[in-house]
Amino acid sequence: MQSQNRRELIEQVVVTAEQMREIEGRIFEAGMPVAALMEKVAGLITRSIQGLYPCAENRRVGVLVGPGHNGGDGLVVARELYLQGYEIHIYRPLSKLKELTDYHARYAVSLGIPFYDEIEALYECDLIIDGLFGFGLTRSLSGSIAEAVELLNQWSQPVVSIDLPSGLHTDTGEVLGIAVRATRTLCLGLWKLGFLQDQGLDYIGEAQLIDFGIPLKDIWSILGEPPDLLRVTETVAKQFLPLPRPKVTHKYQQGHLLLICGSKQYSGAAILAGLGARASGVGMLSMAVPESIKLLVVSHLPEAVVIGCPETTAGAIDLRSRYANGFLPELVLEKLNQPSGSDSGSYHTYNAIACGPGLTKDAKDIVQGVLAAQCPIVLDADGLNILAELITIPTLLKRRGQTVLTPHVGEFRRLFPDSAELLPDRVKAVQKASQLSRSVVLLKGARSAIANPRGSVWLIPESTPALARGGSGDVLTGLVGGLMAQPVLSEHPLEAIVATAAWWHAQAGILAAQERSELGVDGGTLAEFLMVVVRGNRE
Ligand SMILES: NC(=O)C1=CN([C@@H]2O[C@H](COP(=O)(O)OP(=O)(O)OC[C@H]3O[C@@H](n4cnc5c(N)ncnc54)[C@H](O)[C@@H]3O)[C@@H](O)[C@H]2O)[C@@H](O)CC1
Ligand SMILES: [K+]
Repeated sequence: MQSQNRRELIEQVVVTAEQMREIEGRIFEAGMPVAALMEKVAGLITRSIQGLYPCAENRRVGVLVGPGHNGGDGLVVARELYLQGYEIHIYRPLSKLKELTDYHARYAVSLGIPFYDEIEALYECDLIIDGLFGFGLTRSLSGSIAEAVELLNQWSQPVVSIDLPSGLHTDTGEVLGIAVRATRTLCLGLWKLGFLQDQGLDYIGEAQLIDFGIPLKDIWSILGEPPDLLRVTETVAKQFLPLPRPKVTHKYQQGHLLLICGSKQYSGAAILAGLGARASGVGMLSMAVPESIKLLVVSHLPEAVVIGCPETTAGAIDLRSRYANGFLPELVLEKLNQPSGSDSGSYHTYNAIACGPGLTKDAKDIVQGVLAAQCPIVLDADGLNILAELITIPTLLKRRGQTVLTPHVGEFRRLFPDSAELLPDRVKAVQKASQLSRSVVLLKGARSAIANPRGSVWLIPESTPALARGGSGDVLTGLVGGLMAQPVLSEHPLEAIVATAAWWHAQAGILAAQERSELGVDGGTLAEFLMVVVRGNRE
């Protein structure tokens, strides 16, 4: 961690409101005057706003001022913009202000800046700055303030929120009654957890961190080192990409993944999972699919060893048939029960198994076989649905190998009905599920969260709605499995590998959407863009 520069480190930190208050408390206790810090922070906000919204095109600016220090920030920004030539109008719904905020209000009045009790007075403004509430919001917006925010949300000018959109819960991103729908939010000092929760995203708009120089020692003393929450930036993810390869190596040293997937009904899922695994660079890919789709899969993935399995009449992998007894266990399951790495570098063992995409719920026996394996496994899609039927937690507690689950929220509810009660706080929910099941759980969403059983959560800060599409998850399963199988990564914690796959997948989606629009990111395209991300990241 120490070798990284400050900006990189700061971008990885995530805090709750309580932690932010404690960090702030240390700074003030050490002697930093509150007013000086507010002046410094608001100066940075002002500069950022001037760059984004120059006076020539945005002369008239409305500032919403609340009673606390978020309002104080708003007033300092208002004063500075006024002195730079902007025309300022202030909406101040509450007259009782914190002391420092009150000083700034009085000075603004003395400059001749107009104050209003009604937000309608700001209707003609070219830009609105929201300094109503920050991380001090403790209860829902109500009464005339809620009405004002409702009106504001119908207007069309850009809105910049200071620290958080007013009305959003700092930790969960929940809308407390109503919240300002910001075009852009300037998050102050450290990323608040609410920025990494799905439910607040529509209100945050474009998010930017304003680093105002919180000393690292104050951060680590409150959060611990390493902290429980980690924002997965490019710098973090790049540490775990299996690049560069050693000059002398052979395919089994680059890992052997067994991917169990597909059915006659969902043959495409098998292909997409295979393409995700291919992109991971795994040395050997074996795929177990129903016999009837074997040739189709081979035609898309000629490098894979494709094992055609006996199947039900509906075309799901079936280990109960007479044909299966001699054939499949020998080819597939026998290898599963050897400890991973027991015969390192040989073709006898799989380093990891990925299981689930397109299986249908009929493929119960093979999922049970996978659960009995000793090597690390990742379960997705029907693998998860079958696991839920087997009763998730007791089933997983019996496992000897490491387990990764990659549910979306619907699958999560089926797998972990108790933890799901914590939703929509996705971070708390995934933390609990991981601890109870002693598995790494990747809860997919607009901001995917990856938890390990010790309580750490890795958060993917950027993604794209282009990935909300059938097939993206299959690509991710293959990618996760392909990375897990690579021995070079085995010294890293499993959650780091899973988070790297999730980051890589999201970045590929972002790049693909930039090039092809949000409508153009089908699973095959996504798999191709995985390579573009890595190519871009090579030194
Ligand atoms: N943490 C830091 O280091 C810094 C924080 N600063 C600013 O300070 C803010 C936090 O300031 P505060 O702790 O004063 O909190 P806020 O300004 O977020 O608001 C708290 C005030 O609002 C009232 N309040 C809470 N919920 C309400 C509701 N629903 N309806 C009406 N009133 C309500 C509270 O009674 C309190 O007076 C940050 O968001 C940031 O903008 C910056 O000034 C400087 C640096
Ligand atoms: K705000």
